[in-house]
Amino acid sequence: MSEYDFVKGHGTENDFVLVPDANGKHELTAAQVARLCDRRAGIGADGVIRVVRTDATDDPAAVAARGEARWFMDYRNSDGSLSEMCGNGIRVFALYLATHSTIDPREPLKVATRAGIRTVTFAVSDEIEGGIAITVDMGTPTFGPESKVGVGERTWPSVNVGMGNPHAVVFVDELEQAGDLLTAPTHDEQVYPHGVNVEFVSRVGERHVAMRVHERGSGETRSCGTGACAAMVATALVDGAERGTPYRVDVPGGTLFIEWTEDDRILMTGPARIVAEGMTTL
Ligand SMILES: N[C@@H](CCC[C@H](N)C(=O)O)C(=O)O
Repeated sequence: MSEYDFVKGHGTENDFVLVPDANGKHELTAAQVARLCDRRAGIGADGVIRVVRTDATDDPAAVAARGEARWFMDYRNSDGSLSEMCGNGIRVFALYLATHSTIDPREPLKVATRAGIRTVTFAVSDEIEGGIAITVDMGTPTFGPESKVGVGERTWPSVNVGMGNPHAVVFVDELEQAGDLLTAPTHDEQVYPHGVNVEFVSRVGERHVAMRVHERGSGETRSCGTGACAAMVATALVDGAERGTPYRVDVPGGTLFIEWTEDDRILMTGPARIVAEGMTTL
């Protein structure tokens, strides 16, 4: 296999291998993604993101976005499966472009994803680890039927929130109640025919929750951006919060700040870091 470049980064410790592929020369197989994500035999990551121009790939989401978005986030979970969207990954993707391409970080960046186009903005901030606040317009949440998820003998009712990808949000008194999350929580296949990301959410204070997540295709991770947005939406509904009320979501890998706007959009703000760059033949 020939050598190609990679970049390693994370957003609140949800970590990714980025494969820069502006010209669409590196279509990745599921097996190759799994090798890259392997934490012992590979580079190690929760997912792989191919950074490709929308006019250099025939993925239907990229094709549909041509003319509006120059770049496509081709996201794969660590088991090689595709996902529509990745909230932490898109911040790392945007940081990579801001530091390695000619995009102007003073301008909003439109990124094509399988969930549609998402807009990313950058700001200097003391409140965000690393000093750069990256805000993503995550679009409008969608809702589905409530159902149960289970871990071992326990089951809980869950709130069904779509953030471009599927989420089941469970409220618990203590995050430990979710157990070791070594295997995927059970879910209703009728409600989530393509699998689901499961968030366990507990209250920390007013407009402040903590969350653990089991990600579809990746297992328990230290953060999930779309999951934090789903958790915020479910909590804001329970609270009867007014639109525009800012929430803080703590995850094992850091903190995300999330707001549900008057015009029904979710804005997520958090950090991104690039930690390594190199070549691989994996
Ligand atoms: N970690 C991501 C979500 C990645 C995709 C997810 N596992 C799925 O299959 O939908 C995030 O930060 O949103």
